[in-house]
Amino acid sequence: MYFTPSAWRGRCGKVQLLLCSRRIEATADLRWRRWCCTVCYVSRIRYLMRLKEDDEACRGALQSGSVLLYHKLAPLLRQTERGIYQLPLLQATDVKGILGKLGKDEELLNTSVLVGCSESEVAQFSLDVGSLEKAAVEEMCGGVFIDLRKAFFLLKGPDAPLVAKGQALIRWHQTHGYCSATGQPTERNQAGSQRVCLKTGATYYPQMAPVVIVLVSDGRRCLLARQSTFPPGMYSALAGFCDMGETTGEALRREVAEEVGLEVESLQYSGSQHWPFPQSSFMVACHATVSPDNAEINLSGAELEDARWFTREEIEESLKRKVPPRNLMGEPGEVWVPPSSAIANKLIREWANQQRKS
Ligand SMILES: NC(=O)c1ccc[n+]([C@@H]2O[C@H](COP(=O)([O-])OP(=O)(O)OC[C@H]3O[C@@H](n4cnc5c(N)ncnc54)[C@H](O)[C@@H]3O)[C@@H](O)[C@H]2O)c1
Ligand SMILES: [Mg+2]
Repeated sequence: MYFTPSAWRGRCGKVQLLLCSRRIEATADLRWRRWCCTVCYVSRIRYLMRLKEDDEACRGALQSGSVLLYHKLAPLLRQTERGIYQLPLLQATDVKGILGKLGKDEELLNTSVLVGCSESEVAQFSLDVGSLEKAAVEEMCGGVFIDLRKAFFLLKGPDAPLVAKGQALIRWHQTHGYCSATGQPTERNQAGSQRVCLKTGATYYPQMAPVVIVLVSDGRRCLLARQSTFPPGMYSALAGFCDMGETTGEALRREVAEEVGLEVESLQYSGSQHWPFPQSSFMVACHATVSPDNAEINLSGAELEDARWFTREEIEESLKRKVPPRNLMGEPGEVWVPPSSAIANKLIREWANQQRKS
């Protein structure tokens, strides 16, 4: 969307005034609209950059910003009358009110971390209120704190990555209070985008582990596998953590060889995703092909419980199954694949679409 009312209340100053005056006549002009969108995007990014660099500006932004709440890393969700889960963005003043009512110091608000900003450049923060009584906060906010493993899949659209990012940043701060070289305390900046060792000045940044995820095809079928820890019946694309010094292609070739004993011939990049489980990973997703003449699966034994080739028809059936199916005895039922918020789902859909076309 290019011209939401909120976008015109932003901080683009003169540029936005100019855009505003030409808004109506420009609506038919796609190139103009694209340009406007780019200007607003750049303005938002520059604003966020400033908040990361300038503690004073960030503290100011927090006072008029919106806040996502977590309780011991579980995000607060609210359910609409139609049963849809949403992420309530509270105003900083609301959070201060809650802290006041529960007899807590407003200073807790300053432990929020910056996670983004709205189209109208209202800064968005995440705050863990794990020191407050959970039920009391839930009642005051009209929501429920739900474990991220569940919440992530209940949320739709940009809410899911936003809630994952907020949790990942909070978790990183909770576990990086000390310098790993000196053992001395580290101090965060106001945005929460870095921590500095108080003894040496060494700077630490939030970390993610790079992971490759790959959908292997032999041209006619695709390969899905499952670990014993997956829910019954769920199969996914092969995935693995990158080793130090590896390229994406090298990591992907190694993982496929390690896990199913196949040699990848070609690969194609598909997309990427931040994945919060079990901790922050940066997933790089690719399609890969193996020769149909060398497609015999040889499991390494340690990690995977099963790996199988699936036809397009089987994949399309599995994509239709929304809920993990079980038979009457409660045993694992038919095969199903990860939901749309997982990049594995995108890979599988892309493959099925490609097969349908060819
Ligand atoms: N988003 C998706 O669609 C999707 C789908 C499948 C898997 N995943 C994620 O991919 C990740 C990697 O998959 P995997 O478990 O098959 O990896 P893997 O095949 O590399 O095996 C995991 C093992 O790798 C080792 N390891 C090496 N570096 C590690 C690190 N930085 N953190 C943790 N363990 C490390 C550990 O011994 C661990 O037991 C998992 O976190 C999983 O949640 C995401
Ligand atoms: Mg693996």
